Parts: sequence; structure tokens; C-alpha cells
Amino acid sequence: MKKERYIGIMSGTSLDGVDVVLCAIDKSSCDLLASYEHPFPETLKEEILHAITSTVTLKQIGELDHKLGELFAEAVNLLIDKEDIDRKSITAIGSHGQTLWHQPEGEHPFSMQLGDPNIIAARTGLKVVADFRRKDMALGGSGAPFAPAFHRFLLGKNDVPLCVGNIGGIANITLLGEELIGYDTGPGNMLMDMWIKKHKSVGYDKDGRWAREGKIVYPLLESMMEDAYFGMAHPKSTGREKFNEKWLEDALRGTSTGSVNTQGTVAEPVEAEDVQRTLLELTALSLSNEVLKFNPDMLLLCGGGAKNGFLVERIAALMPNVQVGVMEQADSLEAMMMAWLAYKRLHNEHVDLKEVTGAFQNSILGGVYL
Ligand SMILES: Nc1ncnc2c1ncn2[C@@H]1O[C@H](COP(=O)(O)OP(=O)(O)OP(=O)(O)O)[C@@H](O)[C@H]1O
Ligand SMILES: CC(=O)N[C@H]1[C@@H]2OC[C@@H](O2)[C@@H](O)[C@@H]1O[C@H](C)C(=O)O
Repeated sequence: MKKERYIGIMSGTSLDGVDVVLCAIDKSSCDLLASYEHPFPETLKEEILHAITSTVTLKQIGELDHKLGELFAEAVNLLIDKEDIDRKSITAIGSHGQTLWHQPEGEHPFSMQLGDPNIIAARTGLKVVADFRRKDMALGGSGAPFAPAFHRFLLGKNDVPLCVGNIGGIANITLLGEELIGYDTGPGNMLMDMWIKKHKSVGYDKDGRWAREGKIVYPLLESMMEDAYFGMAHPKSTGREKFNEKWLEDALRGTSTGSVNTQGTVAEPVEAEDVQRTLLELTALSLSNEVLKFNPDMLLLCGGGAKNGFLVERIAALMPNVQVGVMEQADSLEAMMMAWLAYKRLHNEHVDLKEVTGAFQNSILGGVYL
């Protein structure tokens, strides 16, 4: 059967850029044909961060939805122009939207992704599939992560236990064994990005160079690892509404005022690079703790964090018996997943996620915007 061409758009929790890909997809494969990363305007990033951490009006939310829709359409049109793609050759676009709030727990769970798909459809002239998470939540699921289903599609079932670790703003793992298991392990790059932005005015710590200059502040690490999220059983998913600047400030405050570690000694003053180093260790430790529960032979890393050599080094050091590698197309996988989810929707196929998200049944995900 001939492969169909889909565009996938992903704007993740890191807010570092909009990833757009063109893929050729059929029942058994998803090939990456082209990709483009569209810069995220700094002012829009600030507005989103403000909306997540402060009180916002309905007007501001509506305008953000509009602006993000425009941004996503612009990113798609630039990919199309850059690669000289014939629009008629594209079946549809799959768009994740920008997560503003993800609340899988409580009496009224919901997940909010903005970036009006109607605007994307109008400005690109293409069919758009969006709103993937809410059906899973309506069926009692956590609404995330979805990557495990795509990892299984790409890598299949495995005789030897294989684990995939996706380190974006938030980190999540997939265990590809007989059963499909996957969940968010906690912060990925998000806290490290936030801390270096505050102290060095750069977007991220390239290759973990700044973190390398610091030393681990164990009382801080221990107090952060005490967060209830790390002890929760899966299915579970999380986001910026939890692991944010306030969360880190609370932990720092506890460390400097409490100033006693588990050995009973008084904590030393905390330097900025020590905090960066500790945040890197938090990501490595919270991820490796979870991976080790499943005793896999191999861990394949993807997402932006897989490019942080020091982080990869620390993850490998924390699991000496697991072979640690980096996946092909590590940067584009989430956008490829959006293209694949659009393909699944238009073929009316269920996405098999209930083991991962805890939904009571698998379902067809996404709404279609013509
Ligand atoms: N060379 C590098 N060194 C260190 N960190 C890097 C490097 N390249 C990318 N990163 C990190 O990866 C992040 C982007 O990762 P990614 O694109 O996977 O995030 P995302 O799509 O927003 O995440 P999510 O999976 O949470 O939706 C950057 O913000 C940065 O922290
Ligand atoms: C609600 C939401 O947007 N979650 C994202 C985020 O980024 C990583 C992690 O947290 C994961 O749960 C999810 O994204 C990927 C694409 C997923 O669904 O697998």
C-alpha cells in the first residue's frame, strides 16, 4: 500500500521551539522525510509562562490560543516552502498544541492544549487533526504520556526488555516488554533550563557544561526527591504546573533554612552552579530509579536531553548494568508521533494506550478540522 504523507507539529513543555516534520506513513512504518524547528518568540514564551504561573483572564487565554494557532501555521508554511512540498501531496497535519495546564488527578481532571486548529487549517489549506489528549482523559486515562504507543509502533515488542527514555521538559519512560508500560518520571530539562536562564540568561546548559562546574547539594537533592510524585505508582503524568520555579524555590528555601542534611551536618552555602548540578542529578536519578525497577538490558534516550552529554553520562553511571544509547531521530520523535496520531485518527484506528494511561478502554483519539 502506498504511504501517505502527514505533517506533525509539536511544541513541548520546554517552549524551546516548534518542531515540524513531514513523514511518510503506512500501517507498519513512519519515515521522517523533512524537519524544521521554528523558533519560539520570546514574548510569547513569557506570556505562556505567565499564564501558567499567575492569574489570567479569559481574553488572554483566547488570544494565546489564536497566537499559537498562527505560530503553528507559520511553522508549517515555512517547512512547506523550504522543502518545496506540494500541498496536495499531504493528507493532513497532526498538531499537539501547547500544553498550558495538565491536571490528570482530582475530581475534575483536564488537559489544556492551545493553538487553534481552525487557524492552522485556514492558513495552510490542509486538514488538521488535534485535541488528542482529552478523549483519553474522558475515558478515565491520565491523558499522557502518549509516546509509549509510538515507541512500540516504531520498535515493536521485544524479547529482551528494552526501555526508551524521552527527556524533554518533562521526562518519560517506556518499557517495551510483553506488556507496554510508560509514564512521566518527573522533571527533564525544565528546571535546569529555568535555573540557567535566571543566572546566565541563556536558554539551556549546553552539554551540561555549567552543571559540571558545580557539586551536588545532597540536602537539596534529598528534599526534592521526597516529593510525593516520585513515590506515586503509575499510571502518572505531570507538567510545568507542578515542577516549576515555585517548586524549586520551596525546595531551596527548605534547604537553606532547614540547613541540616540526613547525616545531621549543617549544609554549606548553595552556589548557583551547585543548584544546576543538583537539578541535573535530580533528572538523572528520578529517571534511572524508575528504569531500574524494570531491569532492562538497554535504555535508548531521545528528546533534547539526550544531547546533554553530561546528563547522559550521569544516567549511564547510575545504571552500570544497563547499556545506554541515543535513539536515531531523537529530536523529531514527538513531532513524528503527532503525524502518526493524525494518520491513526483518519484511519479510525484505536491508539492502544490504556495500559499506559489507565483509561478503561482504547479509543480513537483526536478531532478533525477541515
Ligand atoms: N546540546 C544540548 N545540551 C544540553 N541540553 C540540550 C541540548 N540540546 C537540547 N537540550 C535540551 O533539550 C530541551 C528541548 O528538548 P525537547 O525538544 O525534547 O523538549 P520538548 O519537546 O519541549 O519536551 P516535552 O517532551 O516535555 O514536550 C532544551 O530546552 C534543552 O534543555
Ligand atoms: C500534557 C503534556 O503535554 N505532556 C507532555 C509533556 O512532555 C513530556 C511529558 O510531559 C509527556 O507527558 C507529554 O508529551 C509527550 C509528547 C507524550 O505524550 O508522550
